[in-house]
This record gives sequence, C-alpha cells and structure tokens, in this order.
Amino acid sequence: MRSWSSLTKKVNQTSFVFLSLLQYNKSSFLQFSLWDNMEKPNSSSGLWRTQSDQLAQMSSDTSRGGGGSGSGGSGGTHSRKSSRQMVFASPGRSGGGSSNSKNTHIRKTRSAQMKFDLDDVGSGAALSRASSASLGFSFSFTGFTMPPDEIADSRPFSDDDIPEDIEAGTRRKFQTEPTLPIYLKFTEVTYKVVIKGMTSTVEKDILNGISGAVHPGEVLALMGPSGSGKTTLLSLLGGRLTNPAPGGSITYNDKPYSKFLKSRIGFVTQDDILFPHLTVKETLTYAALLRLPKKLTKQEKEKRAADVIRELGLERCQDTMIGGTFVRGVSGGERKRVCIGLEIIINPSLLFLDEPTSGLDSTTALRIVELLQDIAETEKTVITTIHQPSSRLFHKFDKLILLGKGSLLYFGKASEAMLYFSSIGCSPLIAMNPAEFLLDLANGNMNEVSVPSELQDRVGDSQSETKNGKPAPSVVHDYLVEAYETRVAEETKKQLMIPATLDEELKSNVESMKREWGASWREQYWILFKRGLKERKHDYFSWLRITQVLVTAIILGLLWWQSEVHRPKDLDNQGLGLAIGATLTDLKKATTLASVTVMAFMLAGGYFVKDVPIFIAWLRYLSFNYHTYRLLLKVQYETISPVIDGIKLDSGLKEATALGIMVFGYRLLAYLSLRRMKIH
Ligand SMILES: Nc1ncnc2c1ncn2[C@@H]1O[C@H](COP(=O)(O)OP(=O)(O)OP(=O)(O)O)[C@@H](O)[C@H]1O
Repeated sequence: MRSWSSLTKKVNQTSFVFLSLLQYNKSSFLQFSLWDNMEKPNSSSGLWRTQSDQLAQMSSDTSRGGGGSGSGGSGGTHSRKSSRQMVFASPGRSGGGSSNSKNTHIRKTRSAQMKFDLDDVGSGAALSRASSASLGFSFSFTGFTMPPDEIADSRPFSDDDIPEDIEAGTRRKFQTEPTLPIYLKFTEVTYKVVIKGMTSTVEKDILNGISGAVHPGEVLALMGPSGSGKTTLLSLLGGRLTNPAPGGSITYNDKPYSKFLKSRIGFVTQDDILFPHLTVKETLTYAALLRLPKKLTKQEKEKRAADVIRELGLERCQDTMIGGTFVRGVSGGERKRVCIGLEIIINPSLLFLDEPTSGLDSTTALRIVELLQDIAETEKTVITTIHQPSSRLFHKFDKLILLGKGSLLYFGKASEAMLYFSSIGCSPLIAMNPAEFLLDLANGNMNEVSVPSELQDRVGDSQSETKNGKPAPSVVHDYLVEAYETRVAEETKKQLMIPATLDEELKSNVESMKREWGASWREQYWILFKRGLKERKHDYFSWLRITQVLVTAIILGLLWWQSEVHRPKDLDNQGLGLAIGATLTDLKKATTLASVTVMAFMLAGGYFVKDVPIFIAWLRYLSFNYHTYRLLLKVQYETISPVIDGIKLDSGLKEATALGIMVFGYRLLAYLSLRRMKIH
C-alpha cells in the first residue's frame, strides 16, 4: 500500500504539469517585453536640410530650371510631390504655421530635393547627381482630430469600392501630431552570415555595399527578385538585425542607431501576427492602451484607436473579427491595414514594411501604397519592400532601390529608373510594366529587352549564353552591377558622405530622448489578461473543451488518491508544480521537453536568454501562477473537498470531482467576468 501511495505521489507531481497544460495558458503574457518601449514626447524642432538638397537646388537653378517636380515624367507622383511640403515642427504645434528661431517650422518643398536633368542621362552625371540627392515607442501624441467637414467628405473605403475612392480623390488625411523627422542614410552596407556545415564553414555575402538615403515625407521601395536581400536590408535599416553586425554605415539624422530609436520605429512584418477572435476595433484599442504614453487617459487612448480606424478607412469592418485559419474574418487588404494601424498608432518617425501588398489584388495593393504615401506626408520616412508591383503602383514610390543577388542595381527616383536603364542600353522592346521590366533585368532575363553592345560582346561560349542567344543571367547581373558602379555609385557615395545640415536638436533627440513606458506593469497585466480572456473565450467555453477538461480532471483526480495533500508543504509543492507547468506551457506551444530545457537555461542565470525582459516577465508570471494555483488548491481542499467528503464516494473520485468543480468554476468565473467587463 505504501509503495502504491508513493507511486501515486510521483505520478501526481507529473500530473500537475500535465493538468496545467490543459487548463492554463496565457501566452499573451509573454508580450510584456514587446510593449515596453514608450518614450517621452520629443521636444525637437527645427531646421533640417541636407547639403545635397542645396546642391540639387543649385543644379536645378542652373540647368533647365526644371522646377522641382516638373522634371520627371510621372505625373501622378510628381504632382503629389510638388504639392507636398515637408514641415518639421515641434510637438504641440500644428504643422501648418511658420515662425522663427528654434521652433520655426521650415517648409521645404520637394523641389528642393534632387533634380534630374534628362539631357544628362546619357552621361551618367545627372544620374549621379540624382541618386545622390536624394526607419514598444515615443510620441508627442496629444490626440488626433479631423475637421468635421473632412469627415463628411471622406467616405470610408473597403476593398470593394477602392476605385471610386481613388477617382474621387477622397483619400483620408492623416492628421497626426508632428514626430521627430528622421533622415535615414546608409552607405556601403554589407552583410555576411557564416553558414556552418557538417564539415566546413562558409561565409555567405547577403548584401554587398548598398548605399542610399531617404528623407522624411518619402516612400522608398526596395525591389528585387526573391532572395535578393530586400528583407535583410529592411531589417538592417530598421535596427532589427544586429548579429552579425553589418558593415558600412547606417545613420538616422547623422547619428548611429541607438536604443532610443526603437521607440520611433514602426515595423510591419511580412507575417501578420494578430489575434483571430478579436475585432478590428479591439485589436487597435488594446494596442493603444498598451503602447501609448502613460500621460494619456484611457479615453484619449481609445480615441486615438478610433482615429486610426477612421484614417485607415476601417469603420465598416471595425466590429468584424480579424479571423484566421478556422474563423472567417476581415479581407486581406483590411487585415494589412490593421497591421499598419498597429504601428502607426504610436506615431512613428520611421515606418518599415515588409511586403505589405503581397497576396493582395492590384487595386487593393494600390490603396495600401497610397496609404503609405499619406502616412509619409505626415513627415514620416517610409521604407517598404515590394514584390511585383503593378505599373500604377510602381509610379507611386518616391525612391527605388533595385537589388540583384545582394548587389545594388539602382538607387534613385522610381520615376527615373527606366531612364537610367535605357542610358545603359537596356530598354524594353515591347510595352511593359516598368516593375516587371526591372525585375526581369534583376533576374538576368533579357527576353524582350534590348541588349547593349557592351553586354553582347561578353557573350560567346555556352557558359555566357542562353539557348536563344541572349546573355546568361550571371553575365547580365555582372554587367548591371558594373554599370551602376562605374556610372552612378561613386557620385552617389560622395554625395552621401556630405554630412546633412541638420539642426543639432534633431540630431541629439535621436539618441537621447528618454523612453516613456506605455503602461505600468499592473496595467499591462490587466489589459493583457482581458485581451487573453477575450481572445480565448471561444476556446474556453466550447462544450467540447469543457467536457474534455472535466473528463481529464476526473482521470487525473484518480492519481491524487491517498496523496497527502492536506499538509501545507504538499500544498505548496502542488501549487509550484502547477505554476511551473502553466508557465512552461506559454513557451509558445513548445513541447514540454523543450520547455523544460529552456526553463533550465533560464534558471541557470538567464545566461542563454538573450531577451532579459522576457526572462523577467516569465519570472513574474511564474510567481503569479504560483500564487494563483496555491489559492485555487486551497479553495479546492478547504472549501470544495470537505463538502464532497460528506458524499459517499471513493476518495480518488472525490478529488477528481473537486478538481472538476474547480476547473469548471474557474471557467464560469472567467465567463461571468467577460460578460461584466466592458472590453472595447
Ligand atoms: N541568417 C541567414 N543565414 C543564411 N542565409 C541567409 C540568412 N539570412 C538571409 N539569408 C539568405 O540571404 C538571401 C536574402 O534573403 P532575404 O530574406 O533578405 O531575401 P528577400 O529578397 O527578402 O527574399 P523574398 O522576396 O523571397 O522575401 C536569401 O538567399 C537567404 O536565404
């Protein structure tokens, strides 16, 4: 009997972990570390203008007086540009006015940026000039307002009525408070990874000397074939890829990346991470509550979420669930807009997007890019990767970087890319979408493309030639890289080396503004708890799940048979066992074995854990779970068990029943709380 008792005791301990796997899972808690990047409002102001802008201005004055945006041929883009002015203003002031000294709002017309002299295309000089002139949480947000007449004018859009919106020009205006304008410059950026094989170690070049720059108010597109390095470059510019360290230089207002910048960067990843059972409004509201500065009231934060919904034209679907694999939800375009909303809600200075249009039809994709334009117009610097844009969409970008096998094939105005490639002898032989043409080139595909004599000369043997007599892709790639290096790259680099004439305050704010935390630890826990309940209510309260829990509880209860659980010490042990089990469960659905291993590493001093905030959040969670389970077990043994003891049942069954009631009670309580809580 004794050995049976000790056996059941051991099994009990194992069952703690197993039981906890079944009943407690709050992986959302993990996100503490993701939401902790608030920063104080910036108090920057001032003058900001690059020398290269000045050079470009001179060039425009002395050449054909091509008047800013008028030089190019892409009407849509340029007319937008010419009308758009960049205003760098201090927070708390509207972007419209102008005044003197430090808080002066300096308007800089787009024409002050690079000018491109079409006559010089052939020489490459203009290209050089052109190329040369030209990415939690901090925010000086105090609320967003939209004049009533504008609200009336602007109809909400959905993926169904996009063309009408575009034709009617009823695009929303983003009326955000000014953020710190950030000029992003990168020169000679290289990135290598070491690939360790079974027998050898190989170094792989991912990026080879990429240079470029993007101003506030501009949208820079990163294009290139799959595997050309777009995401890598985007991650490097966004400060997300630091190991191994990249080569070259990446500066933000002429300052290197600092931790303070994290709060100024919005990063929309390729894979949407959204809670399927939350509505659009709930998703954005929780984000606002978690990420906006503490100084804002709950109402102000909710208003901000409502403003973002309106700005993104999501009113019609605001009460629709996001949806997922098994749940029908919002459309792809709306989903993408929600992702963008999650980032712009904090009013970032730099917005990075990884393929925001992938999987969308061309009209929806166009609407997304227009949205990016609108966002950029509020002095944000927008950088996006793009796969296969339509020609309409292509012309919406201000600047373009074309990558091929990690090398730079073009950097400059998107509208002038075709001119550049025709200047090096590569033109489409049939009417073609420029983006398609550029991607063909970057892939080394010369079908339907004129072959320059210099390239033709390199063709001779079967290695350098395709079956139809066109140059082989590798030969084309080398030619394009060389052409860019010899005709444009040097000048571009020289221009980029000229330090930008930025207001000192703008520079210093990039690396010194203190972070402001969005919500206190307790607030975060409460918000996440409510969000977790809301997201999981469908899961928690399904009859299948409740039956499953009750049956499992009865089976597990049998394992408690004759275990000495009434002693305080054993109660502590059970509480701790359940707590560790629940905490381990949250390791992103890792298997128990993997979880135990990771936990062991964590307990071994956090040495192997890179992200310390996650580690700390886990310890807090463990502590919370311990106290919760201890309380629940106490309730079970002190309140439920004595009642059941009066019933004539086998003791194992009693334990099981007690457990079942406890679990059911827990769920009922959660359900009632949900009904009572007004979660918006
Ligand atoms: N850590 C890494 N280790 C090994 N190879 C890597 C690593 N990171 C990137 N690469 C390789 O570098 C190349 C560029 O990757 P990247 O994801 O930047 O390309 P991409 O242009 O964004 O592609 P896609 O359009 O398909 O998303 C790919 O060949 C990829 O396999």
